[in-house]
Amino acid sequence: MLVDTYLSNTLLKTPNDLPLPLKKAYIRFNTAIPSSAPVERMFSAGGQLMEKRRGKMADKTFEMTFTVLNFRMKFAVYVPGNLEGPAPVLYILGGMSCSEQTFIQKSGFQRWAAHYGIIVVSPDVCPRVTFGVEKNEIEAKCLSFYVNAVKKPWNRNYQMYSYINEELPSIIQENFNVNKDRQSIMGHSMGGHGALISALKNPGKFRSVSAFAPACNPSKTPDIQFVLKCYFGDDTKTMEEWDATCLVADYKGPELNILIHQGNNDKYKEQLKLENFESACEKAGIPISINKEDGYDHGFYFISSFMEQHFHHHSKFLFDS
Ligand SMILES: N[C@@H](CCC(=O)N[C@@H](CS)C(=O)NCC(=O)O)C(=O)O
Repeated sequence: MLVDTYLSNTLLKTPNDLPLPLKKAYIRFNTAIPSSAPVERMFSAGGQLMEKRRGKMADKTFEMTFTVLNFRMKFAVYVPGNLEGPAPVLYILGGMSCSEQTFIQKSGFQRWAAHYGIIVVSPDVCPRVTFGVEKNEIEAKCLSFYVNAVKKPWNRNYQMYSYINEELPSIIQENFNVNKDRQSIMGHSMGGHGALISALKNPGKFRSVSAFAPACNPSKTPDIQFVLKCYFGDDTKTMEEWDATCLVADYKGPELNILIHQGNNDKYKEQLKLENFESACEKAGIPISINKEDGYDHGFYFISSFMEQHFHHHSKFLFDS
């Protein structure tokens, strides 16, 4: 199936340079996203100024109905200019109260994606369904946690795990010039959890995984348990099948190549439970690079400060032969 609606592009003035199926779906263009300005000079991972020019960049936003979600979803795709042949792809998953635009607008990843030649896909963080439950926190904060819900009413649309790992990649592979054997995943907070469970539940599917301040152990986090109870009922065993720290013990597969950064001033530190994930990995003999950074909080200044390291990490595995 081809993408059916093309929403916006930061640099295009007309839809004429779109492939035909996307041209038909063109709605409007948007020039208001400052982080997407063309970069003509950039710094290499080692800090050296590079003169190499990758051409113009563009973030494009699409919208279409996804079968597994029974819902119309937006997702943004960033394609660096001057790519030679099919490019590796990095999926980036946002946190609570975010959207497909948050990473695109706030993280500054474009510079590094252009530098390395990586296509980036930034999906929305949950289906924007309203069940009409007043003050429902899941809907209000988009608390999908990137799992597949089994309980009603959530199970009809909240199938984010299948969306991220199956249906969205197949749409990306059909519509963009990506190398499907070279994909990695990254996430922030709730999205960090999504990235970790996606890698842990799909051995070998992602060449590397990285996270900024990931939620690591939601089934043991009182503030998150209420969400999991909505999705899975009171069944602890099912909850644990969707919990990154619990999944570590049974992981069998190739190296996961995990990189994590967390700010020491993160106000959600207690809920993120990085230490539980760290000790589970140690117990299971899974190598992991964890970096706790003084003076950083949970926000996008923290993320943009370490984005270079994350792209450097992914590029090592995405371009490995
Ligand atoms: N007050 C908001 C804060 C949510 C929040 O901090 N979200 C993080 C992800 S967990 C984020 O990145 N928000 C977007 C931003 O900071 O620009 C809420 O509780 O919903």
